[in-house]
Amino acid sequence: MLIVTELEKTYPTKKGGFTAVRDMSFTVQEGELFSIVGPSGAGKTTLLRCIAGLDRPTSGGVYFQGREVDGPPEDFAIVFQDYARSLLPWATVGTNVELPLMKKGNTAAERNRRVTTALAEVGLSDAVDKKPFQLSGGMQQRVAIARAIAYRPKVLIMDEPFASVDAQTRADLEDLVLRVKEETGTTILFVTHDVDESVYLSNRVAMVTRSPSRIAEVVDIDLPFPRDQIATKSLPEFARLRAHVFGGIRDMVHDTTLAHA
Ligand SMILES: Nc1ncnc2c1ncn2[C@@H]1O[C@H](COP(=O)(O)OP(=O)(O)OP(=O)(O)O)[C@@H](O)[C@H]1O
Repeated sequence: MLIVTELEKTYPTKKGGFTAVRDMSFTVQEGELFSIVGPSGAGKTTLLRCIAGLDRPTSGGVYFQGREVDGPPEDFAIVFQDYARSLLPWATVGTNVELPLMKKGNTAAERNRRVTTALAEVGLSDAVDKKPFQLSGGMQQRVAIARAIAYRPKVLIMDEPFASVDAQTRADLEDLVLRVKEETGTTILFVTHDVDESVYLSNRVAMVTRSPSRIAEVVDIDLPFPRDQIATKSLPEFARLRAHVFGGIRDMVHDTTLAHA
């Protein structure tokens, strides 16, 4: 579905360039939730921007359904961590969710139905006529998530999407992501700092090293579906996987040879 091959991204700097991502290769299967976890500044956002066609890799490539990604594909939707910049400030919540659907050629009735359903899914039915500035940060992020869900992309890319919401909302939104994946077969690429979240949501978790980042290990998460916030997290296998991923990240943070290898 999505293939990343030997991707490298070097930003130009006065000192001759800074390599944020080096030799990154992995494949995301159709319908899976693939997480990327790694230390802060590891280059995860850089990687996602290249995958989403928002930035060009310095070398290597990204292929979606066999074609090289050289601009933002119509079948992708992205939820960034930075919700403040992702919504149109002059448009109502309803219009923010509806606008991408217009480009897809959906009828007004279909658009209306999708907007209503998506806002209900994120618990924001009452906010449809509000402007983003009238909402809290967490609520704005839920609007961005509703917009992505309503669009029904083939690939949903999420960069730390729940960093700014409270714990209960976060758990509810994690379960919403799992439900969307289950019901629509959407392929999801998910970046997070949160090890528990990555294990709870994923089919596979990729651990990335510090910049210049590369994949240290990809872990299969063979926990049964449907997942449940309490039952799944009580399983001994959950604890084992969590400890394994957590240990891997901790070692990377403390291993300076890895960071500069
Ligand atoms: N435009 C740029 N020019 C130069 N360096 C950059 C640029 N963008 C990012 N970097 C550097 O690349 C590295 C990776 O940044 P990136 O934002 O991709 O990391 P990240 O893993 O997403 O971080 P975090 O988890 O803290 O959000 C950082 O050291 C950052 O300073």
